[in-house]
Amino acid sequence: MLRPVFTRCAARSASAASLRAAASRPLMSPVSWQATATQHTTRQYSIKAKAASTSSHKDIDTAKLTIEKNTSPKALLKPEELVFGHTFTDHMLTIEWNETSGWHAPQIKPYQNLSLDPATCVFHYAFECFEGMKAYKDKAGGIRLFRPDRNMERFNKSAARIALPTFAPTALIDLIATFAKLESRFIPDQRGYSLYLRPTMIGTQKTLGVGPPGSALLYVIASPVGPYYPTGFKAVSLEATDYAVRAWPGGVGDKKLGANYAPCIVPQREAMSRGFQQNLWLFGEEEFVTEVGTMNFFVAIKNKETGAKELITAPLDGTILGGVTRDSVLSLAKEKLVPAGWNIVERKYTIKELDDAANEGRLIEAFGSGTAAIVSPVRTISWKGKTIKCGLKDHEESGELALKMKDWMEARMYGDDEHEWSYHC
Ligand SMILES: Cc1ncc(COP(=O)(O)O)c(C=O)c1O
Repeated sequence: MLRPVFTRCAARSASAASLRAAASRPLMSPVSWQATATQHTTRQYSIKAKAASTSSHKDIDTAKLTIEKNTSPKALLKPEELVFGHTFTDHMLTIEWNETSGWHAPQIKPYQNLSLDPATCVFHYAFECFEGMKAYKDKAGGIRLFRPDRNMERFNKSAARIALPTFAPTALIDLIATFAKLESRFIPDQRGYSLYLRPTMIGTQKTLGVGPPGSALLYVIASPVGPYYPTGFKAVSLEATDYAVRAWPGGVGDKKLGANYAPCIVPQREAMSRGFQQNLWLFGEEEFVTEVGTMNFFVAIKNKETGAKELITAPLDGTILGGVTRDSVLSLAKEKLVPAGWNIVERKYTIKELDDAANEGRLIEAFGSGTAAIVSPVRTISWKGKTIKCGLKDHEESGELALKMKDWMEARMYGDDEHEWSYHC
């Protein structure tokens, strides 16, 4: 019993030591980011590899799950009263971890407050990462998760990057499936409704020294949600943000860390104050298009030289979050659009290219992709005082592609199109 624990601790402290060494290196100069980007990418990979090599010794043991039922179940809201992330189910899943004994027995217990010492490291140094995923009810009343393996993979990468423990993905998927099934009464039967699941991990060490947390808490809460667009798509207008960046090469923009989100609120609020629903993040002097608010971004254009239709999205170069929906859009596009003559392209592209395409009548449509909305059609992008029209006629709320993507995706989420992406709970 003890041996794996010692092995794990040794490997963990190696990883912690390399993080401490990295932290004491001088900051790179702002003008040299291109030259140093590769080094940073390499360093991220080595952090990942070390974290993964420790995970087999501290797996979560699903057989040790205990369930304490809530004796005061909540009254259900009417489906139309559900507001994203405002109400929660009866229970939560929690799993504690510490560096001497690894992952403790998982517990499902009544939804409740956490009690944490004010010195707890999550409050001071942002040791927090999370996931966003959904459980769907199929026609037979069965509960399904959508591509949970992808969320677990991303969760582990986020955790490893901030020196939090990793875990066996299949174990957490099993536990989340049990939890989602227990809460199934909260999911209305109608299409468009689902249970939003929020796996979260925080460092819980109660000391102010900056270092790898010796203890952590993984918990999962759930919020029933309705369709993002209850009365059908509503195309959004974006403002391109050119005075702030969300992420940079060698940074952590590709990890789902809470610390990535708070700094995005002011530019988001600025865009809203000028009448735009979301902001579009640009990067660098070239003004590469990266992502939208909390969604990845796709554009469909006609190639200037060949006239071929292309669905384009920014590549996973470390500066954007690798969305599960983004990956699903790309897979579906390869499966269903390539045979119809489309090219599917992951490449860097600039906002100027979009402006040119719009001016030349080549911009077909644009949409964001993410777990909350699945796809979100875009009407216009405001950039340097210009308005880039994204292919919709005034009376249209969505392009053809966004509509098709939503249908294809939902068919797999709700199990009408039985597919390996759908995980039966
Ligand atoms: C910054 C950011 N980009 C993209 C996405 C879309 O990711 P996913 O499709 O996994 O929901 C999200 C949503 O979580 C996000 O927060």
